[in-house]
Amino acid sequence: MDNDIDDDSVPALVDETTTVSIKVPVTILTGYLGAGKTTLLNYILTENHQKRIAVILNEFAQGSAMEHLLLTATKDDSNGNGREQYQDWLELRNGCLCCSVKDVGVQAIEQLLEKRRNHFDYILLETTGVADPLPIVKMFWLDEELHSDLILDGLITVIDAHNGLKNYEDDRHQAKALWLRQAAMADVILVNKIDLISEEEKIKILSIVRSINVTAQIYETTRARIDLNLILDRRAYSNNSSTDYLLKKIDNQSTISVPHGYQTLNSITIELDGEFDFDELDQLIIQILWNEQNTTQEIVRMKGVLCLRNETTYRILQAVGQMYEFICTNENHYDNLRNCFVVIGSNLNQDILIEQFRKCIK
Ligand SMILES: Nc1nc2c(ncn2[C@@H]2O[C@H](COP(=O)(O)OP(=O)(O)OP(=O)(O)O)[C@@H](O)[C@H]2O)c(=O)[nH]1
Ligand SMILES: [Zn+2]
Repeated sequence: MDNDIDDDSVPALVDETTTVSIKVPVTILTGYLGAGKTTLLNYILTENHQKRIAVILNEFAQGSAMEHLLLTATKDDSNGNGREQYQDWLELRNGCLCCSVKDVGVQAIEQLLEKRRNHFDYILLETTGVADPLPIVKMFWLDEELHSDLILDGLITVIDAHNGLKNYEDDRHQAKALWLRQAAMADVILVNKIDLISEEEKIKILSIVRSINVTAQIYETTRARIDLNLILDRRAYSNNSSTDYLLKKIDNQSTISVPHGYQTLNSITIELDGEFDFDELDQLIIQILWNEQNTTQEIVRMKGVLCLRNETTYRILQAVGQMYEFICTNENHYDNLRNCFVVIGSNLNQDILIEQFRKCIK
């Protein structure tokens, strides 16, 4: 449904001058109970797509308090035909991935990478249906300095169009708040099970999803069948995400009116001309992400393309929860000093945010 983003070729992660440190992109897969995550994973593990993908399931082992990360990866056997699956258990101390000790999931996967070096090119990590994606995204959105072999590539959310619409009307339902949050954080959204809904319901669920997340790519699916090139290699959190992709996405999304009856979680777009003073903007970002003024506003995701005083190239702002970074790009703005931000969260006050950003423009 959504216009494909003609991603210009994203620069290779490693060019010939740097030492070999090919990072393995990690794609996090989330979605409420029954949305179709496992269906997608089975499709990935059976479809002959020539990609070597390690699928990691956040499964509770039978009966034991321990939660394991089950690695099921497909690899071609020695003579390259057929597909053999192997499973590898990763011991995780008790507690589920999103609630466990900070970044133990990352270390566990890095150890696995060591053992299984060069067996796969992608890692797909499925979260449980009741996981809040925020802590997991933060865990994998590692600072470059950590020299991790992993790089967070994107968050894919599967939505059950049939049940999602049903529980959307039911404010008491815990599912609603969760699937909306999982949608708000997503870089790609699969609106799945469209075979179970009418044309009218499809239009409704798509507008709800678009109102919550103005930049995600949205695809309608049945049985979660999707061209894997649309969910892998998103580079949604790195400085390779091209600014014009963000500008284009932000540009063609007027500020979406929040659907009636759901006044909290939504996304707004802020466009301002001028150049920011870096220190003042940095202070403001901390202030609003950490909610230092104790408003009811909660920001879960922010992306931006901005111009800084004394710089000729765009900066990208990426924020997830309270973590953020300003990423340099090599894209010259040629004095077209247009800044665009997309802010996703609950109880957002667009006028106040615009005012606060405007004060940092010099
Ligand atoms: N009609 C229809 N059924 C679907 C579709 N996608 C998945 N299902 C069914 O929905 C049920 C749940 O799908 P799963 O893939 O197990 O969902 P899940 O997100 O992994 O669920 P949890 O493991 O509980 O989080 C299964 O019976 C699937 O066969 C679809 O597009 N259309
Ligand atoms: Zn958890």
